[in-house]
Amino acid sequence: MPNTEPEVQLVGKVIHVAVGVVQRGDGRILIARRPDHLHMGGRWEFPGGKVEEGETVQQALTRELREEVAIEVKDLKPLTEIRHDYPEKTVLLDTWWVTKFKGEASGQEGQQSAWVAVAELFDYQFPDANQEIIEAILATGSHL
Ligand SMILES: Nc1nc2c([nH]c(=O)n2[C@H]2C[C@H](O)[C@@H](COP(=O)(O)OP(=O)(O)OP(=O)(O)O)O2)c(=O)[nH]1
Ligand SMILES: [Mg+2]
Repeated sequence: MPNTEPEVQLVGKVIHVAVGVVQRGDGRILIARRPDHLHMGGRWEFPGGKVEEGETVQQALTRELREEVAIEVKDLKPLTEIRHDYPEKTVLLDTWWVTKFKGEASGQEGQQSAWVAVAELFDYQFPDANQEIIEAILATGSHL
C-alpha cells in the first residue's frame, strides 16, 4: 500500500489573511497588539484578518479594519503576498497598502495600537511571517 501521508500534508489548507499596512500622511504606519488569547498573542501586527467565504480580499480588509481599529478604508494598493508555515498552520498574508482612509484609529477589542515610523518597526516583536512584510515596506519605502 502506498503511503499517502505526504500528500495529505501537501493539500493542507492555507489560511487566506487580508493584512493592511495603513500609512498616514507623515509616513507613520499603524500597528496593533494581538490579544493574548489568539494565535501569536501579545505580538504586534498589521491589522487584518481571515478572508471569509464569498468575500474578496479587499472586502475582507475593509471589514477587518472597521471591526478591529474603526477606520474606513477608502483606497488600497497591493504590497506583497507572503506564504508562511507556522508549526500549527499555514497562512497566506495578502498584504495591502491602505492609501486612503477615514477616522481615528483605535483598538476596538481593547488592544493597544500605535503609529510608528518605518525605522521603528524593528523595535516591536511581530510574528515571524512579518519579517518579509517589513522588508517589502522598506523596499518600497512608502506608497506616498
Ligand atoms: N492580521 C494579521 N495576522 C497576521 C499577521 N502576521 C501573521 O502571522 N498573522 C497571522 C496570525 C493569524 O494566524 C492569522 C490572522 O488571523 P486573525 O486572528 O487576525 O484573524 P481574524 O481577525 O479573522 O480573527 P478571528 O475572527 O479568527 O478571531 O495570520 C499580521 O501582521 N496581521
Ligand atoms: Mg485579526
